[in-house]
Amino acid sequence: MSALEKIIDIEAELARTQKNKATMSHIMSLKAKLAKYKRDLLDLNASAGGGGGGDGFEVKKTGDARVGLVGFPSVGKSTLLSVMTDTFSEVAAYEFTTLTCIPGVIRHRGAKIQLLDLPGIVEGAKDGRGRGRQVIATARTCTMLLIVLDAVKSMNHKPIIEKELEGFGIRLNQRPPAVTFRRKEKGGVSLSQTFKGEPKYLDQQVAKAILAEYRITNADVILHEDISGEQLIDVIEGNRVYMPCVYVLNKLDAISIEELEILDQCPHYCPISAHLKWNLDGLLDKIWEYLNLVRVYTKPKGVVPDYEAPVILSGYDQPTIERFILKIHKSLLTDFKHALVWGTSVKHNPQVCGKDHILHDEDVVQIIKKL
Ligand SMILES: Nc1nc2c(ncn2[C@@H]2O[C@H](COP(=O)(O)OP(=O)(O)OP(=O)(O)O)[C@@H](O)[C@H]2O)c(=O)[nH]1
Ligand SMILES: [K+]
Ligand SMILES: [Mg+2]
Repeated sequence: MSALEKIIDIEAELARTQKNKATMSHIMSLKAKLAKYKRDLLDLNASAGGGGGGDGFEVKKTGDARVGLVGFPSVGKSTLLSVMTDTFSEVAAYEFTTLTCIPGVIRHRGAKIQLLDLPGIVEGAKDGRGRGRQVIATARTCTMLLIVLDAVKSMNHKPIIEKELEGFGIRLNQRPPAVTFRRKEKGGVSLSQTFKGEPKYLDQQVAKAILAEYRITNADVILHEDISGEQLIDVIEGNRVYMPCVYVLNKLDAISIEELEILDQCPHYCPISAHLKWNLDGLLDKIWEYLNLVRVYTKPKGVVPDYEAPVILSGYDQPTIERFILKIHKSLLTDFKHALVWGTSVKHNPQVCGKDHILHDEDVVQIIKKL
């Protein structure tokens, strides 16, 4: 049986297995098997593709963040790139107009955001249909995704796109699970936790069943939050990428107010009309919010800070003074004595801070060097 056939088999078994406490170990070992076969399938296709390593399109990453436009054909991705950046990407009524990756730039609040127009994807994209694999491999390199949906067909397309991205190890609007996973020589599987209350999803038996699929019989699993079995599988598999995502509901002009009200319930979504340029500012605000960028203004001694050219850090991975310094010049770190910080991250203005201090958006920083 091929990996694909095994995947179909397991998915069928999962569909007919009742979900309850007694079957949870079995379900999770099936899910771990599924994850392994999917990994095989992806590696296989990568080598068969000739490009090697499941590579995406070769477009250089520039700017402070990379945002990818992903969606079915003809939902309006290229129209959106053309109205949000100075770059033109061909627009047409037929499907698969865009055949490659086209980068544009959005300048917003001192940040440079790279926006990528991509070819459309369809169901089965990650398994090699069309340019789907290349599109999804490029999506993996993004800081954030905009899943573009045609307002008229959005509800059918949304789960399909999500499944394609999921299957390629992309996790949308989720943070990496807070869990310590350590293999060891002996002592069996031990599951412990650092939070109060009963874990809702994982117990010793389920964790053991998952690890057994990976032939791991000795390991410490320490939960710092209540994670699911699927999340534990993600931790063991590694290579997952976690990114924020906004669902852009395009062609708002083509639906009724009543239809919009229903769609308005969906989380992480932003309705627009790219063609009529409706709510593009709303979308930009949403992108800004989800990117969670931290602007830090540099203040040389005795002069006002340069508010035009902030150093941009990601709010998702500890925007410390050390990260700020590394963005300016690595060598500054050896000469670093302390920093003076003005802004909402400190009580006193200015405050003397060490290199582990976490900065807030729009803080002002002056580096004091050792003599
Ligand atoms: N009514 C309406 N039509 C739109 C809107 N945005 C785009 N379109 C139309 O939708 C069609 C497809 O637009 P494209 O921008 O080429 O779509 P795409 O997603 O880039 O398509 P592919 O590159 O083929 O995947 C074109 O005829 C556009 O004029 C919109 O906001 N409203
Ligand atoms: K098109
Ligand atoms: Mg296009």
